[in-house]
Amino acid sequence: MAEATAVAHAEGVLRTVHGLPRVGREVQHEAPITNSWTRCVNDHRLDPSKLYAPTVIGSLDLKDRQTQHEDLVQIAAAEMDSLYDQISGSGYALLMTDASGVILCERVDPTLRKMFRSAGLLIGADWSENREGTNGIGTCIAENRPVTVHRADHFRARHIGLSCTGAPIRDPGGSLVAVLDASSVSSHDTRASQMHTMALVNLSANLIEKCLFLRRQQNHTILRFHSRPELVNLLHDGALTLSGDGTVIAADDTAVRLLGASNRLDLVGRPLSEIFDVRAEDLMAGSRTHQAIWPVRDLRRGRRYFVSLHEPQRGRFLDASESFDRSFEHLREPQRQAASESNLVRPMLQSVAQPPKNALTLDDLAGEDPQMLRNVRSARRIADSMVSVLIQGPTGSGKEVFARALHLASSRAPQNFVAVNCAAIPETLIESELFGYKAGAFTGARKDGMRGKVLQASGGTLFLDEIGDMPLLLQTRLLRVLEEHEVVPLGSETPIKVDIRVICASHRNLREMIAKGQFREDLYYRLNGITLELPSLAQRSDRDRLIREVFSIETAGGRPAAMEAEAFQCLMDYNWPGNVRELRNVIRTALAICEGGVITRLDLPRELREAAAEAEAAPVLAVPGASATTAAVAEAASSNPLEAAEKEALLSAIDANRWNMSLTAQQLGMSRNTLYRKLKRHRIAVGPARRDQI
Ligand SMILES: Nc1ncnc2c1ncn2[C@@H]1O[C@H](COP(=O)(O)OP(=O)(O)OP(=O)(O)O)[C@@H](O)[C@H]1O
Repeated sequence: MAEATAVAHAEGVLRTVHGLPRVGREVQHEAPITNSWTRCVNDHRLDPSKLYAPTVIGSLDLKDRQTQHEDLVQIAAAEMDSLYDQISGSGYALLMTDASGVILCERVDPTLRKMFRSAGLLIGADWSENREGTNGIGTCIAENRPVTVHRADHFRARHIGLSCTGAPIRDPGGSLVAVLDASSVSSHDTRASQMHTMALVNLSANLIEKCLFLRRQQNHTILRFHSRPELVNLLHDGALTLSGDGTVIAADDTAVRLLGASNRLDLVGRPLSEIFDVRAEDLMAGSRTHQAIWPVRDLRRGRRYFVSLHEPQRGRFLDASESFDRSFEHLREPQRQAASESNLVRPMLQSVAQPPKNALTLDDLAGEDPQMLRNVRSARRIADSMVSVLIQGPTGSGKEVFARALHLASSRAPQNFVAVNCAAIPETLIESELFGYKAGAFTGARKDGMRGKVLQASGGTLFLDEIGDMPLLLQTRLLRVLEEHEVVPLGSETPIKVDIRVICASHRNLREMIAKGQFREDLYYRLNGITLELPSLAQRSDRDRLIREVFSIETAGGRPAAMEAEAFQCLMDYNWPGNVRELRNVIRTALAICEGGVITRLDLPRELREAAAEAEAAPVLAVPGASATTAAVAEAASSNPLEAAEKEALLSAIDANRWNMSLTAQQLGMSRNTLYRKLKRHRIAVGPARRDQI
């Protein structure tokens, strides 16, 4: 670096710290940076122009620190590898430090290692703010939050070629224990372009933090929750640790955020029954019989969540005499979870949604509900046009499934169906995910650039789920793409022609959002050429049929299974806040825990059992191969003879038609609804025994 540049930088730093006016084209730095400069001068007594050598701790001290953080280093390894894979080739190194800023482990391109070493970024180096001045690691620790320190933001003139982004990793008590940092020694991007790096580093730090929480709390009962049942037990759920009497003893950051608490102390020390409308002992008793996901409400805001309870894993603890290899075994569970869940998260950000093998068609979805029949008719009419479609409906009601079926019904079916969940991608990543970027567009970018979802969907269909969560600025960009049929990737000036059919979905009221200035009116009109309203599961008049269909899907290819009438009634009576998604989860869990392939009422979550508590309980099993007639005629004998005769007629017709309810209804000259009413009155099981019997 030229000496003149170093001197000018140091003078600029000192002028800012002492409140003197800026000179020439000197840049105004943001508050976290100038606050840090002030600390460096006033508290740490550092001189920005002085050329200190990097401070590297001794090897024994380093070994001690690495041993002290052994679990953290092992847990972080999988996530660091995964993040490094994404950013490799972009000139970045990944570093993890302890809470005092000493680098414990790294992922560096071997060809760049020398450059990083000479910049002082090596294992054992101390990057605390009081040693190295303002930097991505030390300032992240001092501010206790994620920071980017880009080039001339650094305090020392020696570091102004660096660009560093650090994010804190906290222990279950909320104390900062480590910093994950991505640093480049030769970044020529703008500071704004570091937002992408920040989003990636933050995401990885959060994943490591969750694994650390689960690992360090595994000898306690852990409650995991999320508003979407399919996200419970994944790394993005909230976690609370409970003592034996149901008091919260630890909470992770996600739990604090999801529950709208001000901080961890807002939750810690409170009985669970003050947070959710459920008592810990009821959950504990339930989870002992089977592992399930329970619907609850939080008491403060009345929001719906799904929770699962995990008992302490005492048996998995090791004593000190066991070897290192065994102790690695001991960490395997969170590690495996980290790896598999990273893989769950990342494809959501990266991959084109491939058509699933047994994707449902519009015919499959039509069912017998008048609203669904109308939706399917409209969808068929516009399948091959360019009319944009807005699908509204409550969460889990099948919006994405419907969008995919619409794509399959169109001439675009052989091309890609690309799904983007705008609510699941950090705001800062949506832009690059959608519009792509040119090679080297910004730091952390893949070296060969990225095509972006819009381009991936060209020729096919782009499904934008939760469109209401798209930031206003990007709504403007999306509108431009739709109007001009071309996209300009980040970092590029050349527009690329695209041919996309857009289907959007939202469970939010977009009209209300427009009124509040949260959604662009012009985009709304561009997107809702036609609006299809999907009914909630509770509203569907063909709920019984849908339940059987989901049951068939879940048992397809597996061993024969059946469901008691009483259990089926519970499914019919419940109000299904999570809609078809919740139904699938309940049936899947019940199939996994039921005995002998028959789902009973006891295999269902408490809330469902309660919904049907008043229904009479006299199960008749629909066991494959067993004759329905023999199963229930004896029972009918004690009742009124006319009733008994009707029941017998029904049962023999069902047997004759091999449990095909449509054929049975046809043969008896009644509608399916009447048939089901009669079956219910006679307490005859209607659960499908085998796929071919429905
Ligand atoms: N008609 C159906 N038959 C069988 N399974 C279905 C049906 N509709 C939806 N599902 C299943 O329910 C789950 C939720 O569906 P989907 O993701 O389409 O809902 P969504 O309304 O888009 O949800 P969200 O609002 O949360 O994005 C998926 O597992 C899907 O396979």
